[in-house]
Amino acid sequence: MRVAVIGASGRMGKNLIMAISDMQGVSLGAAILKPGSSLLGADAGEIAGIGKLGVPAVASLEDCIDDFDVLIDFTTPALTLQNAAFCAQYAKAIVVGTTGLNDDEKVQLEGFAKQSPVVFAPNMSVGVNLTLKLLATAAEILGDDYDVEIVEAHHRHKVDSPSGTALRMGEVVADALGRDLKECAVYGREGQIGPRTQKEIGFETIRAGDVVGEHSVWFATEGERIEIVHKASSRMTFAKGAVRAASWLEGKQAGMYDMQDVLNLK
Ligand SMILES: NC(=O)C1=CN([C@@H]2O[C@H](COP(=O)(O)OP(=O)(O)OC[C@H]3O[C@@H](n4cnc5c(N)ncnc54)[C@H](OP(=O)(O)O)[C@@H]3O)[C@@H](O)[C@H]2O)C=CC1
Ligand SMILES: O=C(O)C1=N[C@H](C(=O)O)C[C@H](O)C1
Repeated sequence: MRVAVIGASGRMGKNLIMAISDMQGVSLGAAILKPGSSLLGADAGEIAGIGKLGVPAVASLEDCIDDFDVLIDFTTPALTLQNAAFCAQYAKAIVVGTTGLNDDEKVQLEGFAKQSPVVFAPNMSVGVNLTLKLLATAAEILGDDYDVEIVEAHHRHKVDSPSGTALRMGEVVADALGRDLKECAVYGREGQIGPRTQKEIGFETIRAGDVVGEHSVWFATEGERIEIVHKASSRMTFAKGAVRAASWLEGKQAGMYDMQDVLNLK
């Protein structure tokens, strides 16, 4: 399976190149950078700091259309949609890790998935996808007597909030409790807010330093609190999951998939 990485010089892009070079059954077919990047033409392996791989970085998907079977995209919502459109048009699979897509952008992505296979997940780590299962079970057992709060922390460079992982965690808990997250979510609190309502799900965001990605879900009631916590210590955990998803897509029919499909957790 030949894999292309777009945003190849990014925090995730470099880890993806490393993960591809470490994994059996996949090879780096192409590395794509922003047009005008000073790194255009540089060897992708050297961009990632792992030595030459013989894959020069190019400025567009068109420049490498015959060099890959699946694209891995950890970039921005607008670019991701352009890339998904390209993959739909040219029968390429795509793994989307990008977060911060709004509802309309997610609908557009689902439209492209009608033409080519897409894995879309806000967190590609095995640990978070296991945590999602734990959260559903905890919510089903604990029910409405436990107040739910979700705290997430990331590095100072992250541009979207709350994290896609936190939102997914909120969706899983809300679904398990028979709630609509759009109705019960509370994003940040300040001023004379009054007592919390029983069914609200609160989100708190921390942006500081070099935190890779930490999520804590509180289930709190009179007398006790259960916290389910996931802490990532390296972006390699996300990269390995993404490359596993890329390999999993080989031979798949068009459609929208997530990491629960890739990890057989459904
Ligand atoms: N699903 C998951 O498991 C994870 C998801 N993410 C998500 O992935 C996304 C990226 O995160 P991160 O890697 O930290 O961000 P970075 O900003 O480090 O990487 C994004 C990359 O995209 C590049 N880029 C932007 N525009 C273009 C373009 N037009 N053509 C080619 N490349 C372009 C940027 O280039 P330049 O630097 O030149 O601007 C940059 O290298 C975020 O949405 C984040 O939330 C992150 C980790 C895990
Ligand atoms: O931006 C990041 O770094 C991360 N973003 C993802 C998210 O928004 O959930 C996944 C991970 O937590 C790292």
